[in-house]
Amino acid sequence: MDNFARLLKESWTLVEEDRDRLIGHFYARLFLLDPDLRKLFPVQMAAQRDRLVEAIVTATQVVDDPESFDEYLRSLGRDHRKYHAAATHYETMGVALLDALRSTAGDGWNLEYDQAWRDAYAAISEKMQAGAAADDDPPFWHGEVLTHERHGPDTAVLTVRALQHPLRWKAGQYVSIEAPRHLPRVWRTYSVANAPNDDNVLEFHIRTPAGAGWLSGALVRRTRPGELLRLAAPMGSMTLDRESTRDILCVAGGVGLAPVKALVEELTRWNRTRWVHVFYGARHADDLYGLAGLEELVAAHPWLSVTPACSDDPDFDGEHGEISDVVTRYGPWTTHDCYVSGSAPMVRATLRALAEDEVPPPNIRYDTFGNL
Ligand SMILES: NC(=O)C1=CN([C@@H]2O[C@H](COP(=O)(O)OP(=O)(O)OC[C@H]3O[C@@H](n4cnc5c(N)ncnc54)[C@H](O)[C@@H]3O)[C@@H](O)[C@H]2O)C=CC1
Repeated sequence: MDNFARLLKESWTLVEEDRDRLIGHFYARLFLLDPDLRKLFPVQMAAQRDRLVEAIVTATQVVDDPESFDEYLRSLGRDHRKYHAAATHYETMGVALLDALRSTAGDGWNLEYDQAWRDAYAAISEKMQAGAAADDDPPFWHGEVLTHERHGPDTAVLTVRALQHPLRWKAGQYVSIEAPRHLPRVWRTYSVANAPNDDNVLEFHIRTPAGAGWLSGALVRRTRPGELLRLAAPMGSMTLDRESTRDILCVAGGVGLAPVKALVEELTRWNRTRWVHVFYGARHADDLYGLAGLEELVAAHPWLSVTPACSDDPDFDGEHGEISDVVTRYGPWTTHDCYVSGSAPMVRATLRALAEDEVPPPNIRYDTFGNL
């Protein structure tokens, strides 16, 4: 690790345990420096607070990897056009961030750390602004909900038509969504569950246990066909490598099926030679809402196979156990391109299993929206 990355990671440990104070200080300073910025954030700041910390943790994690850092930040800049973020906003945020870091870290902070964060922030905001400036798309799309299907109390599958302008995404990517009618200015990321198409129609799989996830709750329980949502620029690197000739392993936990379904749909358009195996895990058989759709694809494509598994359902007629353990039982996966999608603990466990199989890291793709 070079010195710059070391300084960022080392200094982050001084504030990591004190995130609430860091975030509180950041927003207090930000709105004092520019009271107009308050209008860009949701009325209920509780829904917003940890977004900043997630973004910072992600940026410090990828700083060692210039290529993904670059693309991640450019797409984040495109995505931030939905907030109408201007150059002066980036500057003000930088001042507030440095101030919050200094005061939260206290005596452990030093000039070297200060300079490393200034440089990192300058690089981050320059790349984000370059990404935004190079984007010809609208800052966000209005999208009309076409269909809304409930699967049990906590899960919904929605289709949304992006209006006014083509929305180009790659299979495996995600977009952020706002439901202005229910929660203005609260945006959350969701993977697109279908392959790109000329109809501008995007499918989303959303799950929220009762009481959790404000926007997901509104999208599952209150959204109806005909309602207007907003969608922002596609992001994410969990996309297919068309040059590769390796067979493909996909591991999906719960609604983590969404990007995997998009990847498989995309493969149906051109794949003839690569074997594709999907492991699809849920807690109970009733939660396997996407299994029937996958089985239809299996029937039509000889290169595709699917193994469903349940972790908490002794009566399930199939594989039992955490999906990462099931994947291990069928391995090794050393020569495959691997795609992993699900909750952060599920992704972590699956990455460990693949590391034990000595799958080369460049052959593994996953997006956890900064939550690993
Ligand atoms: N691109 C992505 O990575 C996407 C991720 N997601 C995330 O996927 C998650 C899905 O949640 P739910 O539908 O509630 O599914 P869930 O959390 O009920 O997942 C059940 C499946 O995950 C596995 N799992 C859970 N914890 C595990 C652990 N510690 N180790 C190994 N396996 C584990 C179980 O074995 C089971 O197969 C959400 O957190 C959502 O944010 C959703 C869409 C896309």
